[in-house]
Amino acid sequence: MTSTVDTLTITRPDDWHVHLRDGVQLKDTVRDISRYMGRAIIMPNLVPPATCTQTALSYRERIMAAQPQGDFTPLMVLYLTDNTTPEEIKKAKASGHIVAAKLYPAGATTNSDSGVTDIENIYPVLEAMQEVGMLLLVHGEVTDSAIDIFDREKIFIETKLAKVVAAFPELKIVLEHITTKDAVEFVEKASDNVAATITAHHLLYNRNHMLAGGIRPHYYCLPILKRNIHQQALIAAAISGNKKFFLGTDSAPHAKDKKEAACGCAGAYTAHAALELYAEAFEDAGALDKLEGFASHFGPDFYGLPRNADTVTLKRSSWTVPESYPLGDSHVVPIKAGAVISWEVV
Ligand SMILES: NC(=O)N[C@@H](CC(=O)O)C(=O)O
Ligand SMILES: [Zn+2]
Ligand SMILES: [Zn+2]
Repeated sequence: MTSTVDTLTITRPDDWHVHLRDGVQLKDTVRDISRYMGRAIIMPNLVPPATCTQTALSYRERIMAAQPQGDFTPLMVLYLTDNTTPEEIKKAKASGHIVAAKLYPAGATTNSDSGVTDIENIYPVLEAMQEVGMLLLVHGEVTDSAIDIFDREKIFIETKLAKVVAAFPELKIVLEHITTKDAVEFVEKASDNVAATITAHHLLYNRNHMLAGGIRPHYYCLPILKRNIHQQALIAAAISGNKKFFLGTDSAPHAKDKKEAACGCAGAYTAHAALELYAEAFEDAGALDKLEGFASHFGPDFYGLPRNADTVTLKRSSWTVPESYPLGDSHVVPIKAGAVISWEVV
């Protein structure tokens, strides 16, 4: 007989990678993320992107105004371009609300057209970040159209990231939403200044879920779901208790018609049930006891922030995920739409 746990109380979690979008969508995304997450790292890939201190701070004000309760803390991120200056980094850091800057290789993902064309262009900026203690967050994929989409993360690590890590040993770097065994191994071997976030959907799914028996656009995100051996490596990393791996949902809503299209957008929505989805993944791996470190301790520890002081409780309880949720003037189809989830945050 195996004993099953029916309630689990953990330190309040944070989400170290989320997309809240802007405008009419903000009330919906902020309501979902602030239900039980204490803080979240807010991705800056808006249209136009949040490339300077002023735009990041006014975005923060809109998020603060959109939250129903007022106890959620958005941690802001500057979007790096070829034109970002070291002065802007210092200004952002001094604002007290911007904790990191995000490297999107130009063209790698949703709204990354203004991203960095060659990382060496921004070495003076990385130098300034290392100096003032601002974290570098990385979308780790090469953009060369000749490189197979399933290899883009691995090749980015080998040809780009390894050089940055070597050139800036004191810079804290988070390789975001990792999807491969190669990324897990790179992060494990790197210094303590290198960490990674892992999404719930990359723990729960592999490319068969997206492509076998019909193409399912709501599983399409970047970096793309990989084969099963990579999913297994991500699960092993997440439940290992290694403090370099922590929670980042990469919840990234797109309206239903933008996903169910001839050329559908990349991004999966998980903020409706973020912790519940991770709980399912950890339970499937027989490691519910490892959820708290991953969801609530290792992220703030890496960012040099205090852990949340209060707790949340997950209860075993089956509920059916709605087919869609409102998203501004449209709708988003969430992960597990119409399916049953067996945990609920009370
Ligand atoms: N993950 C995604 O597939 N999409 C994200 C961008 C990103 O995080 O790469 C989005 O903003 O939609
Ligand atoms: Zn990304
Ligand atoms: Zn993202």
